[in-house]
Amino acid sequence: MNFNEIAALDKADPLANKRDEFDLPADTIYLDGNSLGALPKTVKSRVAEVVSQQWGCHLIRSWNDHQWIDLPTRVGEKIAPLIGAAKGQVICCDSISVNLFKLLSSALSLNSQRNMVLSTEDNFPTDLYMVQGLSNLLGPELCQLTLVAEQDIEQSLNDKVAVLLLTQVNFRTGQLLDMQKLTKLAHEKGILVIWDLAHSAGAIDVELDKCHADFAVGCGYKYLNGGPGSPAFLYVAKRHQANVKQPLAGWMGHAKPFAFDATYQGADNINQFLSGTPSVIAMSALDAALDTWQDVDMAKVREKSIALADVFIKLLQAHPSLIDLRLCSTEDSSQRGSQLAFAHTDAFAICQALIERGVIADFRAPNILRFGFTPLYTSFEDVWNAVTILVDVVETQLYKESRFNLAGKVT
Ligand SMILES: Cc1ncc(COP(=O)(O)O)c(C=O)c1O
Ligand SMILES: Nc1c(O)cccc1C(=O)C[C@H](N)C(=O)O
Repeated sequence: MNFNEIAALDKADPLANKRDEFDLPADTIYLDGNSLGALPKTVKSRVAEVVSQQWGCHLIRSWNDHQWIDLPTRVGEKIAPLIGAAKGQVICCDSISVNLFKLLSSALSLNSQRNMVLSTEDNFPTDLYMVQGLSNLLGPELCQLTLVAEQDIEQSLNDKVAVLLLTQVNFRTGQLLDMQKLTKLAHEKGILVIWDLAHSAGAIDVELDKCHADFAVGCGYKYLNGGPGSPAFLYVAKRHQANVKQPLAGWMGHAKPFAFDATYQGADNINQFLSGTPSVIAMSALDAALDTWQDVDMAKVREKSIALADVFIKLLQAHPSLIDLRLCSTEDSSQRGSQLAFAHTDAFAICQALIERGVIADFRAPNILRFGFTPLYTSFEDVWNAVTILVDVVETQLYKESRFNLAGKVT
């Protein structure tokens, strides 16, 4: 591929103008939006307004005047269309970890004849830790974690499994699991499914309702660009809402929070999954970030995400000097999320050298160099320039300089 072809791809890109809606440093090629999304310009003004006007001037009146009290529902409803969910099923609150606790417990109680939670050994650790914590609390007779390799999920579905807990896009390899097929197979065996959409929401065209998903969680700080520590969201299919009781019963999930009743009575809708007071400033930032998505077609996002990664692979494979970077993600774009993983013995040092040269990627232990592709603000020219710099870092052996070998840094 030559540069003219790259320029033509940018020219034909229907999402190209979205980049202007983000604040990105001029000297940076940001390929880490799969970990922390970039800053939408609208977030800056919204946060300033929330702090100085809503909080500073209107003080406590803002719970009503600026509808702070409805933020979790409003933000949930803005996320819903991005993940294929009809109204009344998504709410914004807490972190993925905390929301998983609520949903794991809910799903186990719906399927109380069984005790096994089946997940994958390469799942993001917090998902597994939440099951382990719940198992310690409830005892193994009520909750027991079983781990299998991703390729063994199907054959491990049996009548002992109560809940299948899967992350749709693997955080290391980018492997995309087939939500439609696995949900169907699980249901045929009487298993409920919880999907972790951390690496899918805003990256691929998720279809929760179409796949008859039961439960899902996801975060606001990656592809949705809500900022560091942005609140997460959860999805509970309408058909389950009347039959579940989540364990972190808090006053915000009460049917009438301001009745201040001593007895808990959960709301009869998705609001029952709230626990405490929403983090208004952070949730307002996510609310503003979601406005960027309002005119975006997820099918176009997916198309561009695939094209960006495919171009990256093609350019990289054209350089014999990069032969030691072994692609660990599948080359089959239909089975991949929006990121690529490469294994290399010096992955950490290469990542550090790239960052010094303005290409922000990340390292995941033990030896993975990860590149994320965020179609709203990444151009094909970015991909071209990133590969050019990568080639230079490897060919000049810049990464071998001792300053790049500082183990233990968060990347
Ligand atoms: C698949 C997955 N689940 C969960 C998390 C983190 O969850 P939390 O919002 O609790 O930090 C991550 C990464 O941040 C992740 O990649
Ligand atoms: N979520 C993170 C955080 O709060 C701080 C630092 C890094 C992260 C992460 O991106 C972890 C992430 N889920 C991953 O895919 O590696």
